[in-house]
Amino acid sequence: MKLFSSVNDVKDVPALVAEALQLKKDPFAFQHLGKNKTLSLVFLNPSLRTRMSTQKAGANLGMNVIVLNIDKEGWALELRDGVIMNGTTVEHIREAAGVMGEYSDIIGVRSFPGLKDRDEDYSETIFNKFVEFCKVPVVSLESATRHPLQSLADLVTIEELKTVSRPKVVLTWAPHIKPLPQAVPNSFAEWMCKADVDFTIAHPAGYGLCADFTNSAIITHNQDEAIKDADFIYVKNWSAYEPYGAITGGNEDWMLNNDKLKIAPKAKIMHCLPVRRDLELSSEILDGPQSVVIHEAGNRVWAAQAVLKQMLEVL
Ligand SMILES: NCCC[C@H](NC(=O)CCC(=O)O)C(=O)O
Ligand SMILES: NC(=O)OP(=O)(O)O
Repeated sequence: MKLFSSVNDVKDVPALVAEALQLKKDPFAFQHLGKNKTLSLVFLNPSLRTRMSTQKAGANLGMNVIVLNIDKEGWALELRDGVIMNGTTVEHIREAAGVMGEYSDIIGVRSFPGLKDRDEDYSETIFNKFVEFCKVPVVSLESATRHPLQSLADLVTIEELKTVSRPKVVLTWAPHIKPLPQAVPNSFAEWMCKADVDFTIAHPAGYGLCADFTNSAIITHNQDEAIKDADFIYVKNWSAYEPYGAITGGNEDWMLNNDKLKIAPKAKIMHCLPVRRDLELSSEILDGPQSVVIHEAGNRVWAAQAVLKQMLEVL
């Protein structure tokens, strides 16, 4: 694999999931692959899980890992072409990414959307510029429209914890106080549409995701109907796709609690984290027996390691 930006970059999804689960059993079996190879993780936005799990995945494969929080520690980056740089930006992405490529065998990039200009976000301008200018294999650490390492870890978690061969998986919108990206739900939907699951998305009116990511999903505005007898419930807030980045109040009753879960007694509750307690998801669920959010975050290591291994194999 030379690029990991979406599920479409994966030749064989079940094989990648199986590889992640195998690495979980034997984490250090491929240390020779990463010997004398450098992984650079570049963050334009905050991170806990992606940073630590991908760093650990690289180390498990014997790689040297460099982390650069470029938003805080780097020179202010210019992303636009054709501008005279007489303002606050100091270094153009063309030089910055090109230089990082000189120091790295694989680069990971995190770049959130601005949530102002939909065309710009959905054309993945920043992520694609890194890919173009660094000239080495690139892994998305969450871009404007997708979070594929998260979705792979989610699929690994479902595969590991399912008790029926084709589980019912529900993505449900949750309340929040500020506009959040669509990257996590887009990506989760895109991966679930390719998996052997029965997949439903529930959200209030006005929060429909871009249809490119949700093609075979059942979509409803009725949360109760959606979660009934679910095997997995994936909780996530996102802002509107149309009008882009908008949020509307009045949907606070979409937060799951134990009372709502009475109709889904077997459901395992997932969330990519970070989660705002008692705003997006109730503490009683997070602290209760149905939550698998910590286990899910643990699987981020094996997802990242499976992807890095496939990249190292073709370096
Ligand atoms: N990487 C996981 C999710 C990142 C981001 N969440 C956030 O920005 C949460 C911010 C807050 O709760 O203030 C998102 O939803 O895409
Ligand atoms: N889920 C996730 O990507 O977490 P971080 O933003 O902390 O990396």
